[in-house]
Amino acid sequence: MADKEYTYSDVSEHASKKDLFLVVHDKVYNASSFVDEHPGGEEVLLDVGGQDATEAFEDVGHSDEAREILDGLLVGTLKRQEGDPKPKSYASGGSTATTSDTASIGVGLYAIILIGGVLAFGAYKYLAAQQDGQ
Ligand code: HEM
Repeated sequence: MADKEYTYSDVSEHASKKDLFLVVHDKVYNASSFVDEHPGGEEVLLDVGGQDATEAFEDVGHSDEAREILDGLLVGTLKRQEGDPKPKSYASGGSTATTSDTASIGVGLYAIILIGGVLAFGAYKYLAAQQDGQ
């Protein structure tokens, strides 16, 4: 039934190929029948089986057709409980995109700059030491 409520732990019990639930925007979908037909491959669906796939699904930028297929797989809604993993990549209740994607790119960028800086400093020290030795 499409109006059944599942807790996160209910959903996490359906994580095999033949019995594959996933959560997108707090709705619970049974993707078992679709795994073999997914144009993006079965691997990615199995990866998010029994979990919140919102981020993975939205990151790909699925078409309206994909969303219609998703609608057809609906089995219920997610009943959130305290201690559940937070929904990913969208503001709860909000419709606009969050900045979390840009934020994570920013953090990655800082890490690269930092590592680059450390390497450059190391190289500089090394060269300076070599010059001293001559
Ligand atoms: C039950 C949920 C899902 C449905 C119904 C679905 C449906 C589809 C459909 C119909 C397409 C064809 C392109 C389009 O119409 O947008 C597609 C492509 C794709 N999907 Fe999904 N998808 C689901 C979940 C996911 C998840 C969780 C991922 C994880 C990363 C994913 C990754 C992809 C990728 C990478 C493609 C592009 C394949 C290509 O262009 O070669 N999908 N999906």
